[in-house]
Amino acid sequence: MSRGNVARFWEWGRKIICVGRNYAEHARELRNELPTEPVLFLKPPTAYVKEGSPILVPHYSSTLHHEVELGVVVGRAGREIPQTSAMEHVAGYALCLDMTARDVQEQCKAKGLPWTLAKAFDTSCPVSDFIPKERIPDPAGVELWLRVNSVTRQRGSTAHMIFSVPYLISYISRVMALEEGDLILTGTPKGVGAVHEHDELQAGIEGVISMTFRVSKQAAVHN
Ligand SMILES: O=C(O)/C=C/C(=O)CC(=O)C(=O)O
Ligand SMILES: [Mg+2]
Repeated sequence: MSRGNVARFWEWGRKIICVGRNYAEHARELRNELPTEPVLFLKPPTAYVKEGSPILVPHYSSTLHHEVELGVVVGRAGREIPQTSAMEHVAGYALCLDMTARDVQEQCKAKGLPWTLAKAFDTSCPVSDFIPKERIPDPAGVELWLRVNSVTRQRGSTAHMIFSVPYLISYISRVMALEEGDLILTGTPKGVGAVHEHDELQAGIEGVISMTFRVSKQAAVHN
């Protein structure tokens, strides 16, 4: 069966590969050391949510944080991709949120456990429409912003990424094969913080795209 156009990448069921601690000021605000190589984790495709549907606070978390990020949509599969040809594998971009159950993440970190519960729950990856590659000539020259209830919380330039988009594509493709329709979240600038039920989140890439989401609570889960 044809998967259709990669511009609807969120319908493809492909990997969401996330990079953490890729901005020095964000690493510092969470009292983390600067990474010497990219910190990677995954979200499942069930994490996707589009405008018009709510972001859900997981029933097991009381501190859901926003993280605005530039997403890179993979347009050509590859393994062991050199940095010099990495951009040939990019179809385009998306504005993304890496919603994070921060309280659960802190517990996982304290116990030395993976971050799956904190990062991979349903609706943990709100995404914008696809942004064709030509609309962002330089992924290191993008201004990201996020407002909660009209108050600016995050504003930062991708110029401050520790590891560039070509470096990340090359690095990730030496760990796992990249496939058409995969999405790479490139990390968040400083200013992450909590959101609550009924809050309105607006996020944007300056001059390119913006999106709006509401926050709801996940229904209680009974055994
Ligand atoms: O190590 C921590 O305390 C938190 C790390 C993150 O949540 C990493 C990211 O997702 C990010 O920097 O964007
Ligand atoms: Mg993140």
